[in-house]
Amino acid sequence: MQTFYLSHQNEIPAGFPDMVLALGYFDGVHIGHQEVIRTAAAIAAEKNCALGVMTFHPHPKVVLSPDTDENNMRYITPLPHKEDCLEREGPDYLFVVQFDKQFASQEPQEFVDHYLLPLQVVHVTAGFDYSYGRLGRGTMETLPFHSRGRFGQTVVGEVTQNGEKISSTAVKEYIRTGDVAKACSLLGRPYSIRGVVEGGEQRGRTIGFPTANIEKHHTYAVPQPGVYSVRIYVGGRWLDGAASIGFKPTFHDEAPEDPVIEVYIFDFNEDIYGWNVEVCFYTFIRGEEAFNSAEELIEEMNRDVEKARDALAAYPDVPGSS
Ligand SMILES: Cc1cc2nc3c(=O)[nH]c(=O)nc-3n(C[C@H](O)[C@H](O)[C@H](O)COP(=O)(O)O)c2cc1C
Ligand SMILES: Nc1ncnc2c1ncn2[C@@H]1O[C@H](COP(=O)(O)OP(=O)(O)O)[C@@H](O)[C@H]1O
Repeated sequence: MQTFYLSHQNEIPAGFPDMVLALGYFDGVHIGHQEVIRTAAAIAAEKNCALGVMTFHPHPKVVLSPDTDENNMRYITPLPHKEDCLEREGPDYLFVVQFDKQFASQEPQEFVDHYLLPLQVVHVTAGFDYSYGRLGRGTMETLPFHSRGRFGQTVVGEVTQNGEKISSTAVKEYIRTGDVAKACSLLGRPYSIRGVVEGGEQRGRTIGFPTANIEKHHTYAVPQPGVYSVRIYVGGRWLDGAASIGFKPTFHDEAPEDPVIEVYIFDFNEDIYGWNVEVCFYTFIRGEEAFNSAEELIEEMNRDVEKARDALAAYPDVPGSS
């Protein structure tokens, strides 16, 4: 896959082969997004064309909503993670379009003329609710008008699971409420957070549960405080563990601004400070509690580990490599 970062300031590259293009924001690259890309892939194979995916960054909210900026925006897949998930769908080309004020204010016709036609697009696929151009005025209904017969289109209808619409909003809501198992079924893979292991309060080792703390500077949506069964990708392998997300009320009276994400890795004893890891969340085990003593916490942690081991046994497949 070749990736191109496009913006209004830069000339759109030329010289592409005929291309079928899947269009969308694709936060999470969930099952519905996968359907949009797979539909494009099938058409590309039929027409013997290249397969492209076009996505946008940052999220329009960052540009259009006064209360949101890139620091407090939360993604299911921040851009580098989204790029990797999209790559797994096997496109030849990925176009990441800079979503800024200028991009947001262009007329729908300009988007088609400036971003789609120069890329040799012969067909596009998008979800039924995809919109483009100023105030989202361009829709899949208006696209045939703006494309003026220069390319065809396939609209992918609502993808549902047990009657429920699969959407990035739904996935985010499941993450927010800690229902990571449900998020997993809509994503088609476990929800995961990547980051660097950083130092914590160095208490873990003293209570028999060292925990790898994931750096806090990220834009991932964080599951609600509690204990989760997880797999963590460390140094080329996936290892089972139990994660705690929260403020450690057993040891702190005041909650800091951001919760800590930490993972106790089973049957493991290595120094991994500074390592890049990915944590996949499988099931919610319990909410975070303030215990009366470290001993009570330790007893509960032992039960958590048993529960996490049992829960992970139901997921024998390790995730695709990080
Ligand atoms: C499986 C697990 C469950 C935990 N549950 C709680 C909890 O309910 N309440 C709490 O205050 N801390 C909880 N913690 C966090 C511990 O307090 C924390 O790991 C310990 O204080 C070590 O922190 P450190 O890594 O910063 O040294 C949990 C940690 C793990 C690994
Ligand atoms: N089983 C394990 N699970 C997680 N981290 C471990 C484990 N064994 C050793 N470590 C190492 O110990 C560190 C955590 O120890 P801990 O006492 O909790 O310190 P800190 O508070 O700095 O995280 C991890 O970052 C990792 O480098």
